Amino acid sequence: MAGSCGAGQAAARRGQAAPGPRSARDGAEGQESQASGLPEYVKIVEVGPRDGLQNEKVIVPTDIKIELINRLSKTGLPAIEVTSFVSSKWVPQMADHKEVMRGIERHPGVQYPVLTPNLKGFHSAIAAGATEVSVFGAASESFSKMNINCSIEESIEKFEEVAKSARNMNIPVRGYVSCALGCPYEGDITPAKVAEVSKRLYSMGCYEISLGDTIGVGTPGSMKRMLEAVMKEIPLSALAVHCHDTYGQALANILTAIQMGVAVVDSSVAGLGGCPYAKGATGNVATEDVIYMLNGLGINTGVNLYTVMEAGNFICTALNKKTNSKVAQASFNTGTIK
Ligand SMILES: CC(C)(COP(=O)([O-])OP(=O)([O-])OC[C@H]1O[C@@H](n2cnc3c(N)ncnc32)[C@H](O)[C@@H]1OP(=O)([O-])[O-])[C@@H](O)C(=O)NCCC(=O)NCCSC(=O)C[C@@](C)(O)CC(=O)[O-]
Repeated sequence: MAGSCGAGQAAARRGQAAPGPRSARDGAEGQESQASGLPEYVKIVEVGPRDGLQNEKVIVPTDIKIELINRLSKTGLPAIEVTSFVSSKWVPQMADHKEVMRGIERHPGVQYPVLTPNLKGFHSAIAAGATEVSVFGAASESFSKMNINCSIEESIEKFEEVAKSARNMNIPVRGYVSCALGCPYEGDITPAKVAEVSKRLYSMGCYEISLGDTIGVGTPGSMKRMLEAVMKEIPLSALAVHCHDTYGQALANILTAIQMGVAVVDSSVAGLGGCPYAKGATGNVATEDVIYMLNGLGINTGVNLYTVMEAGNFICTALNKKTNSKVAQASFNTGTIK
């Protein structure tokens, strides 16, 4: 198994500031988390503006997307995935990527990654001002073909081109592996296949591998088996989990990953989202629910839960839909979180 590294070291590797000061309440819980072997700090990567809004039936107006990202930037979130530079014929919801990139206010210390499947997307993203990109592969051949119209092997070639150009420009690249716990077309995916694709992305220079339970079918058991296989190939400090909540297992799966030492979690404000090429998949785990759980474990995220709930309320009002966050539903009903 690859050696683990503490959250502080992981944060330093990613060029972030050390986790900030805590309130008295957080401090006491922090001691508890240290004692229990959990990470002291978990980095939350907010994917709502991309993974969330790409799956909305209506095209969300650009100014609403920009306002959502600007609100999220003020919450303490360290990374917000903003948009994707993919074909507007394939994903029309992300066609305004350039306008979104140009319209947002960037806060110091916040990363604003964007998805780029190939060199064309990479060059467009850089021209629009992107300073970090993500390539997105899959551990399933069928999903790869449906999602990005090429085999896993062909996708790796395209990602290598992106990684090479990015390296020359000093642009960090994150790598996704979709279908890490199951595929909408092939069913079960072996942990060995997930480990193999993850290793190839890591070897080409991706600084972090986000393991996606694209259709939310995983359980703590399958998460553990998959992570055990991937951790043999990749340092724990370079792993993230990306859980959809279709079967209501996302928080349990994330807790399992954190207990195994993973210290980066992707989530989506108000639990927005899904994947256009994974029919029936619901949104990502809600950012609000992840923060609430981590706060309860005494794990620092540096994120203000209430302001994330306000951002969630903003986008749900704009979309005229109910939040998927259980925490937001409960606290707005009872007024418990301020
Ligand atoms: C990957 C492509 C672009 C290949 O698309 P393709 O059709 O195979 O590409 P092509 O090279 O044959 O080109 C066809 C056309 O697309 C254009 N094209 C080519 N590349 C680009 C680009 N980058 N941006 C804009 N346009 C592009 C290209 O210029 C050409 O335009 P035309 O001559 O027909 O007018 C296409 O399949 C695509 O856009 N797929 C959508 C992928 C996507 O966004 N999926 C959802 C995100 S993944 C996800 O949600 C999972 C994740 C990450 O969240 C993790 C998880 O939950 O598991």
